[in-house]
This record gives sequence, structure tokens and C-alpha cells, in this order.
Amino acid sequence: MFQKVLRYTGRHRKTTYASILVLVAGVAMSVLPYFFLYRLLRPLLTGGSLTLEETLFNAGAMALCMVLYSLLYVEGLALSHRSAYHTLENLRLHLQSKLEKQPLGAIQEKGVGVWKKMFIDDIESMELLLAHALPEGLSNLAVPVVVFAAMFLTDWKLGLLSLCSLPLGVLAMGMMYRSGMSKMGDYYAAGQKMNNTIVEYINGMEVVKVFNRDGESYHRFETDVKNYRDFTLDWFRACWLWMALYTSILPCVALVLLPVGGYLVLAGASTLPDYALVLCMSFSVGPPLIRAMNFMSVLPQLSYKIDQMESLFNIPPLKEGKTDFNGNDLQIRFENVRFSYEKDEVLHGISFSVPQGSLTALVGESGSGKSTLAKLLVHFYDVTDGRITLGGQDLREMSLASLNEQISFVAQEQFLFNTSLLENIRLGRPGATDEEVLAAAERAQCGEFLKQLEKGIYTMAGDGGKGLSGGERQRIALARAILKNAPIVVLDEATAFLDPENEEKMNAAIAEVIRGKTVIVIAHRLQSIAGADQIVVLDQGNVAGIGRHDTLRKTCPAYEKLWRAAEGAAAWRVSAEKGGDEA
Ligand SMILES: Nc1ncnc2c1ncn2[C@@H]1O[C@H](COP(=O)(O)OP(=O)(O)OP(=O)(O)O)[C@@H](O)[C@H]1O
Repeated sequence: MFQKVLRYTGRHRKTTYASILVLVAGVAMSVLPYFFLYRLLRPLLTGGSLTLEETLFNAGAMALCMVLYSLLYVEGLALSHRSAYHTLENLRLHLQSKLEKQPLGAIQEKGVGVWKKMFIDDIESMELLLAHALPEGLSNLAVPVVVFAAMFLTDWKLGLLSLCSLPLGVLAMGMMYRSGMSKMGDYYAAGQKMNNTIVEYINGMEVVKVFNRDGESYHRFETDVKNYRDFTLDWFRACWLWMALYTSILPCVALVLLPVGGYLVLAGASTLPDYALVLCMSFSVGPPLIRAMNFMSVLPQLSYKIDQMESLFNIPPLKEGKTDFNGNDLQIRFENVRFSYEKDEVLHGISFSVPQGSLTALVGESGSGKSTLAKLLVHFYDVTDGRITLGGQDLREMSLASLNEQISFVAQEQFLFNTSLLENIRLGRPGATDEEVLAAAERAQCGEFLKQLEKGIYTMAGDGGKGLSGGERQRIALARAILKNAPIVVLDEATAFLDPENEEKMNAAIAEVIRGKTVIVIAHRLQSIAGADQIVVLDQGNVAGIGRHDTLRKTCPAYEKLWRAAEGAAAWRVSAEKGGDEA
């Protein structure tokens, strides 16, 4: 368990050890006064006398020990905090480096809530455990060990008596750990569920209000909050009896020592001064022992949290090569590509080529696998079987950076950072000048809406681009792609935000993005791709047909069905618009 934690201390492991040593020294200073107290009491017990110097020396030593204890405690905590925060930093960086190697698609699947909780909440909660539990627990544990040894050296019989309560206390503590650990999984799972429900409740508030589902949504919220309470209490109930037992038994070192030790003195088997010394020392064992136990009890939690975090990365990392793109040309080939997100296969052996400079449209019913195919091409996931090549080179052989230089992927929903729109577009090519960014924005049909903004292209996008409408966000994303100017464009055509005016602008912007490129477009509006060089029809993860529009209409029933549906939708829109005009 310690190893698991220490692994993340990195080059600050020495600081961790130093903090433990300083805290041990500090705790030793809290024990030493009992020894000087004994030196003051001994003459009274043996009928001897004490000079003023001796009294002052012992009293002064006691005071000095208290001062040193405070100083060492403060220094120890400073060291333990330094090492704790460096450990948290190491842990965050380590997890980030693991995250980076995960398939991007798998990261997106888990959701923002999970990653935010892991990187911020869970790791932050470990501060208490690392800065206090570990060093203070260990240092406090060292004291009883030393004191018990001193008792044995003074008088082994009295030493033995002082240990009598220990087995019972340790047994109670062991029972507490066992019961606690068995409930810990449920407790954390309930916490996680409550966390997710609360995030979902807040995110989905708009939908909930619009559809009047307040009651239902609140019911789930309430149930999960109550469940968390029940699991917490359940965990506590399983532990509290044992906790009460060990906290009351462990400090009672004098329980057996006091009466039986007294008897031994009366029987002449031990001396009165030894008895007094051992008794004095016994009073010093309880508090550090209890503190140690309390701190150590959080170690299983620490270990559990680290296990939980590491388990998030159990997915095999993405197979990413180290070489640059060295393909002969920009022809893309899907060779018998199979893919499963989880158990069920969603692509069942897809094969086709996209010649350099051509426009290929992927069409198919919802769920047929169009987006999945595009995500495999931009290497968000590894194919389960088969391969995808670019200019003859397997995608898995080239680095992601090199692949990204060749491909611009424009998804339907693009994330905008909360910086100026100018900087958001400049992400496409970080070295671009302001003029180049402005020109790209103009070509992506952003000019008109930018003029209406007070600060124009210097306006902040808002978190995730919330300051803009959906259509505006998409055109900013297209401007990014125009600026990037990669030779291949993969475009997930937008379905939303398409009022006639927006549609016209979007088509113009898309025409700019794809001009002179090798293009794969996921088409949702078949009319827009009727002139494509090649149309690939997907049907439930299989290729149902490949060809040009006119040919496919005759040879591919799946395409004909899609086309008729598209025509029906267009006719419906025209008649709806007419109806609107008439009204
Ligand atoms: N992250 C995921 N985890 C599990 N299954 C998924 C995931 N994403 C998609 N699928 C499944 O894979 C299949 C193909 O989905 P995909 O999104 O590629 O289809 P699509 O043709 O792009 O659909 P649409 O036109 O609605 O976007 C579907 O059965 C879908 O349910």
C-alpha cells in the first residue's frame, strides 16, 4: 500500500522521508517530558532529595521539549505539505501522460464529469491523506514502538503488562478495516453516482424544464443523494463499534499495568522507581497511538482512490507510430476494416479507396457507421481488424502529429476555447498572422457576423463557444480548417442550425474548405453531394454500394431509398416554406 503511494512521490521522496523523520523527532519531544517528570518524582518515591538546580533543569528540559515539539511539528508539516503537493502534481502529470496515450474517442466517451472528478476532486482530496495521514500516522506510530522498548528495558515484566491491552485493540482495529473495506466500494460507487446525477441534473435543466420533467429529474437527484447518505451511514455503522472499541482499549496501557504492576512491587518482583517510570511512560503511549490509528485508517482509502484512478486507464493505449508521414501520395485505403466500441462489432469489413484529390461522400441511415469510419481515419480509435492506409502507409505507423498535419477534421460540434475568436481560428495554424486569420474568417463567411460584434474578431468566444450561435461556431471551425490548409479534409456535415440563410453561407464556407483537397464528407443532406466523385453507401456497418449518384440510384436499393427520403424531406420543406409565406 505504501509502495503504491510512494511511487508518485518522484524526486520528492526524500522530502517525504524527511517529513516523517522530523515528525518522529517532534513526537519524541512530546514523550520526553514524561521522562523528566519521572526524574522529578523519583526522589519523592525513593525518599531522596532534589536540589533547586536539578528541579530547574528538569522543569526547563520539559519546557524546552514542548517548544521543540511545536517547532518540529510545524517544520514536519511544512515538509509533508511540500512533498504532498509535489506528489499530487506528479500524479496529475502521470495521469495526464496516460490520458494522452488513450484513444481520443474513448476519452470522449467517458465524459467530462469523470475526468474533472479524477483530475480535480479525487486528487485534491488526497492532499489531506498525503500531507497528514501518511507522515503523521507513521511518526505517531514510531513513538509507541520506542516507548514499549524503553519499558521492556526498564523492567520486562512491567513491559509485558503494558502490552496486555494491545492485542485486543489491534483485533478491534483489524475488524474495523475488514468491515470498512468491504463497504468502501459501495460507498465510493454511491458517491460517484450522486456526482454524475448532479452534473446531469444541472446540464439537463433546460430539457427538463421544457418538457416539464422537474419531478422525475428531482426524484432521481433525491434518490441518489439519499442513497449516498445510506451508504455512508452503512459504512459508518459497519465500523463505529470497532472504532469505539479500539480507541478506548488501545490507550489503556495502564489498565493491567496499574493493578498487577502494583502487586509486583509489593511482592518485591519489581522496584517502585521502575514501576513509576513505566507508569509515566505508559501515559505517553495513548495519544500518539490513537493519532496513528486514526491517520493510518485513511491509508486504505488512499490506496483505493489510486486504484480507481488507474483503472480508468485500463483501455489499451492507442497504437501510435513514431515515424512521420512518408506515403507515396494522398490516397486513402480502408482495407477490410472491422471495429467494435465494446463487444458488438459496428463495422464489418469495410473496404474502399479514396483517390487523391477526389470528393467521397459517406451516406447511410443513422447508426450505419459513417462517423465511426471518419473517427477511425483521424485515429481517434484503433481499428479492431484490417487497416487504414494513407499513401500506402498504415496509420498506426505514423505519429498522430504527422497524421494531423495531413488531415483537417471538421466535426459537427466544434469546441471553442474561451479566448478571442481570432485566437480560436489561429489554432488551425499557430504561426499565422492576423491578416491571414482575418482572410480565413472572411472565406469561411464569418465576416458578416463578426462585423456585428462590438470587438469583431477580438470578441471572446465564451466557455466552449457559448457566446456564439451554433451556425457561427461552425463557421469559425471552418475558418480554422481553411487556415490549417491540410491536404485532406474530413467533414461531418452539419445537420442542425440550417435555416436557408445559414445553409447558403455554410455551403459557401465548405466550398472554400474543400477546394483542391482530398475530401471525405459525411453527408446528411444527399442533395449537397449528388455531384460527388464517389458515394459510399453504408448499411449497418457494411458497404452497400459505391459509385456515382446516377449509377447508385439504379444499382443500389439502399441508396435509392435514402435518396427518395431526402427528396421527400426537401419537398416537405418547400411546401412548409410556401405555407409559411401564405400565412
Ligand atoms: N461511443 C460509442 N460507444 C458504443 N457504441 C457506439 C458509440 N458510438 C457509436 N456507437 C454505435 O456504433 C454504430 C455506428 O454509429 P455511428 O455514429 O458511426 O453512425 P452514423 O452513421 O454516423 O450515425 P449518425 O448519422 O446518426 O451520426 C451505432 O450502432 C452506434 O450506436
